[in-house]
Amino acid sequence: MSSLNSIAVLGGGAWGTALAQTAARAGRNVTLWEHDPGNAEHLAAARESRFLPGVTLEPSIRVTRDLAEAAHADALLLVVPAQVLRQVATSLQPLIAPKTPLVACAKGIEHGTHRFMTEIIAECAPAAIPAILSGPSFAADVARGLPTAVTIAATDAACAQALAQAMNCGSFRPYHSTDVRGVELGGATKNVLAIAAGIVEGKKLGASALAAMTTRGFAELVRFGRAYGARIETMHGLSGLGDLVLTCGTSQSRNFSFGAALGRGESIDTASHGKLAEGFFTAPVLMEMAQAKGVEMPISAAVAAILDGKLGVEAAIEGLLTRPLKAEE
Ligand SMILES: NC(=O)C1=CN([C@@H]2O[C@H](COP(=O)(O)OP(=O)(O)OC[C@H]3O[C@@H](n4cnc5c(N)ncnc54)[C@H](OP(=O)(O)O)[C@@H]3O)[C@@H](O)[C@H]2O)C=CC1
Ligand SMILES: O=C(CO)COP(=O)(O)O
Repeated sequence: MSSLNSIAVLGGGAWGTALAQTAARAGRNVTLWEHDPGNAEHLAAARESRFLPGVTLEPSIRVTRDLAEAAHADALLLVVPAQVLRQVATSLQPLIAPKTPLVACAKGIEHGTHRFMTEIIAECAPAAIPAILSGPSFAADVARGLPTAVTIAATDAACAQALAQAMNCGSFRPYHSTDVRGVELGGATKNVLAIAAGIVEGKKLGASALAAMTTRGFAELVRFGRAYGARIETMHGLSGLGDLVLTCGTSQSRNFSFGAALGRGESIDTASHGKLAEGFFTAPVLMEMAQAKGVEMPISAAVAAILDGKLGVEAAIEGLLTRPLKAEE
């Protein structure tokens, strides 16, 4: 694949803004598309996203509300919440040139359809090349140019390499992969486990409990990944273990802080504090998919049951601790 000189980022939220900064620093010609008129105006005038206060947009980034303008780029990053990715991919379909890489940057699985992010792209924009970018990367860190490594996967190895090259700036190091399923599945699953880790923190269960939860959570991620075709090395990599360790260890993660608020006794309705916690949306669909293939995921199941209002936090903890003893695997 020839070099990708221009990049369009669709979504002016925290992650979209950080990735636009990265692409601009990598020397790409960057367009940042934001759908909301007020937010787009603010981005263009103040050169700052309301989702990432204090970060000034690189001067070369062009802000637009015109999807057709953004669609001319050599590659497009879709940086909107997982449950609206279909809507954006569908709108793009008539506007892009054939074989344009469309890179999903959301971490989730679609409700109702059980579709992973690149499956949605393949369905809505069949002429595009679907790809996924995921890994341990807080938008605030990336936007400030702190060192970060992620994985970019596409079935076409040359495309994954070209995307990694295009997004590589001094501080942002993308690895490339052809294990699309492994990369997208790791990012989606770890958000549910980060909520569990947050609950452990909020309930003040201690550092030992947090380590046990993270490790047994990883065992669930691997079991789920095996059932859905992920490669083991991918699950041990940045988008699996790497992102799990990051988001299970700090309240900088919105999923973790959502869980911590639940652990402190806040209600499900207020615990996110208005921020996007993708694990909330992924938990029920993850459980449906685990059940469909007979995958045992007790921690994820407990999170899903808490979020569904079927189980209290104390009862969930009690349930996990009193499960029959078993061999470690
Ligand atoms: N923040 C982070 O550190 C990271 C986030 N991610 C993932 O990136 C994805 C986006 O997260 P993030 O940017 O943080 O979320 P934010 O809440 O910061 O931003 C979401 C963006 O999507 C826009 N949006 C919402 N609905 C639509 C729609 N229907 N059409 C078009 N745009 C829409 C929002 O606009 P508006 O509010 O105006 O509607 C906003 O610009 C998530 O899946 C997340 O898991 C991945 C890695 C790191
Ligand atoms: O995915 C992320 C970092 O890799 C961001 O995590 P949160 O969405 O939990 O903030």
